[in-house]
Amino acid sequence: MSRWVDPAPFEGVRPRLPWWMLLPGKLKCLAVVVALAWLVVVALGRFVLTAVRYPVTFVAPLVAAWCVWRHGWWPVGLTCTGLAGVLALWAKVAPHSFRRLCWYRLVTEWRRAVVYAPRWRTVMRLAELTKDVRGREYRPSLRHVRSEGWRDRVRVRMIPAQSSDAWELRRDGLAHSFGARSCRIRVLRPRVVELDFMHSDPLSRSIPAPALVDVSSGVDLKRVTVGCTESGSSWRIRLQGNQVLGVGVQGSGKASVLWSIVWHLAPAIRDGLVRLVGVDPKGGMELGQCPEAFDRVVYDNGVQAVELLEDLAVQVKDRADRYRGVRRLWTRVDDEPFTVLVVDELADLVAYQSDQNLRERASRALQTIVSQGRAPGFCVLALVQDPRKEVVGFRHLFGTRIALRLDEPVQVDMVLGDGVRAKGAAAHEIDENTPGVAWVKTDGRGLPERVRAFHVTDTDLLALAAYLTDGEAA
Ligand SMILES: Nc1ncnc2c1ncn2[C@@H]1O[C@H](COP(=O)(O)OP(=O)(O)OP(=O)(O)O)[C@@H](O)[C@H]1O
Repeated sequence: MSRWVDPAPFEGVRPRLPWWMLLPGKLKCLAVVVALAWLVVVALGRFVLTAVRYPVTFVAPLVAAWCVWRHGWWPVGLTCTGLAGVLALWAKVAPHSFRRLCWYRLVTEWRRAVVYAPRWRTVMRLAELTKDVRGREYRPSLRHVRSEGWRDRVRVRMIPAQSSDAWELRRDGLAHSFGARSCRIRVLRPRVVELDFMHSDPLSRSIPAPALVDVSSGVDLKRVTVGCTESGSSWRIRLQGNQVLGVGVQGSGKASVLWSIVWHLAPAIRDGLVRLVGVDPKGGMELGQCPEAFDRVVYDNGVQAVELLEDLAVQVKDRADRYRGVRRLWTRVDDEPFTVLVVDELADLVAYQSDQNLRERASRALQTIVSQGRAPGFCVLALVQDPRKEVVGFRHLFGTRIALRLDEPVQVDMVLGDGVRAKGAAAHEIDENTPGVAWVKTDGRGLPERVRAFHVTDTDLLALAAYLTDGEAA
């Protein structure tokens, strides 16, 4: 039996209707209503978001337009003029609070609207911080922006499976893209990072030493003020229960860190509560500028210096023996002074010393003081130019490490810890014209801080010497 064959089969493409065309009419009407309601909700959400992000530049014109519509031009014009007068007066009388509460708010809105929002998508794509998966683009979202004049803090929500390393690798590119001098990355919480875009350096001007405190009760050994931080607050170092290492090339301002500490301690030194002991292997070029501050000081790296260190190491052990079972930490009520050992060029003692025997003795004594001196009230303030392990093998024993201007990028991680350079702590990029500027890392605290020590001039040192001998602040 022969089968029937279609003589002219249909070869056209069957029209394919979208699925919703097949829905019943009532359901389509309902869908239109729901879609319209959704659009209204989205538009309202956008409106509220814009009002929150741009409270001044978005809400103020709206209110002004409404007032003009209701009451005419005159009242609005008068109110605006009055407001401008009040703001001008505020700026004159209290410029600091005006900048913080009013001006920076305007700058924030301006920079968000003009710099970050319009360029965000393009920069994210070109920097390869977005991901396309099955036709959908995942893009980091721009969150809170806050301008502080010298820097903009931009909060970002990363896309899933992204880490802060991806952002650290693109720091330079991001800075150039948003017209900033540099960029630093900070992880705030899971999936949220903050980018600091720096526009100027608030530490570019030197900071004069403050007036000498005249009472030793004003000296807190846990909070010794050494200078200012980038954000304008005081830079404080803990001396009690801590050891401090300062590293920087020649002329980076190591001496200013040293003298700023001595400056703050002056009343306590005068009253015998703090005792300074110094070793200056450079022949007294540095510590010899104010020998009045020191109880004992040696100006070379020979036998005398080593014996001084060994003597202190013995004192550390002796005090520790006496404190055992009595107290855990040195306190101010003890009749023994808190001792600060200042070593101006550590490498000359423990690395460049030609006599091997002296070198080993110095190294052993110093390590004893650094590792055991915290509880019995001994603090070492060591300054060095070269932070390599061969030079300072025990740098990890210092709780506070200060990186002044350094020569090479690898030295930054040596001083401050692995990975901090990638986050923006660029001590090797500190300007030659800003001695005293440094990055500081204290154990147990988060990221390093950028700071500048006070500029203690030769005249200040003369005043300091007079104060320590005569007992009166000039
Ligand atoms: N905090 C500071 N603010 C402004 N100028 C400073 C500051 N610290 C140092 N200077 C200036 O920088 C120059 C070098 O400073 P300093 O002698 O402290 O450097 P250093 O690192 O101790 O150098 P070296 O290793 O040769 O002893 C000096 O002329 C000093 O006046």
